[in-house]
Amino acid sequence: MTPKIAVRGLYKHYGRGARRTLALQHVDLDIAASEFVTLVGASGCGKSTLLRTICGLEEYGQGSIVCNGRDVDGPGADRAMVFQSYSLYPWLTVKDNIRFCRRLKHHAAATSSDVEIASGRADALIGLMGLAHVAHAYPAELSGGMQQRVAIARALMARPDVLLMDEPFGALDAQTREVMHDLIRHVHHLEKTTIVFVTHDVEEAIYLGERVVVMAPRPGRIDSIVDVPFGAKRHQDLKLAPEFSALKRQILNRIRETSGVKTDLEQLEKLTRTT
Ligand SMILES: Nc1ncnc2c1ncn2[C@@H]1O[C@H](COP(=O)(O)OP(=O)(O)OP(=O)(O)O)[C@@H](O)[C@H]1O
Repeated sequence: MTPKIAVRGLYKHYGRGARRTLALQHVDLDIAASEFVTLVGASGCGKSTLLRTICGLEEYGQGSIVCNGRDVDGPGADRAMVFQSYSLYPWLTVKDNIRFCRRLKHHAAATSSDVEIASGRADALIGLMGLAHVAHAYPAELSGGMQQRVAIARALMARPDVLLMDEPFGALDAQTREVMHDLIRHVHHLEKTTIVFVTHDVEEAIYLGERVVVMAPRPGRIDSIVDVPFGAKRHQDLKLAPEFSALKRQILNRIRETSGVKTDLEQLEKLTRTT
């Protein structure tokens, strides 16, 4: 089957001369339609660079990225990105952030039926994301978790084929993250969007992903790809299962082996202590 996203022999450099950094070295990755793939790895291994390059926000050197059968040579409506910072328009309500932000520049040309369809889709997403009670509130009136729900709803507004998420829950507290994990899995189940999700948190990567792509640093590359054997229906209790802990330890060990930097180890040890 043709993959939704095909990355082949991808190289990405930053800077020039002595400051030149090889951020991605020969990355090959196929992602199927409707798949949920997570990227983990030590700091600086190129997770965000790979995501941004698939989004079309970064130019690359050698290699190719094909999404929906078309070469990626810039951002496109088929790919939406969600960042850790919510970047909502503070002067628009929740509903208007979701309904208008994506295509503000086209508003003058929008017909009343376009506006009606957009409004219906926005209402559906507001319901799906549990935002009905704050639909007319402004971003500053919402918690971080709520703001990120708005950002995700906004990204889904134009029915992108691919949702690229760069540590979207990194700024949220542990409890809110758990709620968001179940929410994003539910959204994925209903919308069938292909999701590529970057995280530092191995537990998050396993709980969310159907496959976990483990990356290694200096130079950034894919070390291994792990199939997550826990099926589509997941519950928070899964995190307490011995099989879950074993998989987490296996991935953490792999990251530890490929990182070789003390600060990374300290961070990994912190994560390991929670198993
Ligand atoms: N704009 C940039 N200019 C120069 N170098 C960059 C730039 N962005 C990233 N890099 C370098 O590219 C490499 C990969 O960075 P990237 O941010 O993709 O890694 P990451 O795995 O997402 O890291 P982290 O987990 O710390 O966010 C690193 O060596 C980083 O210093």
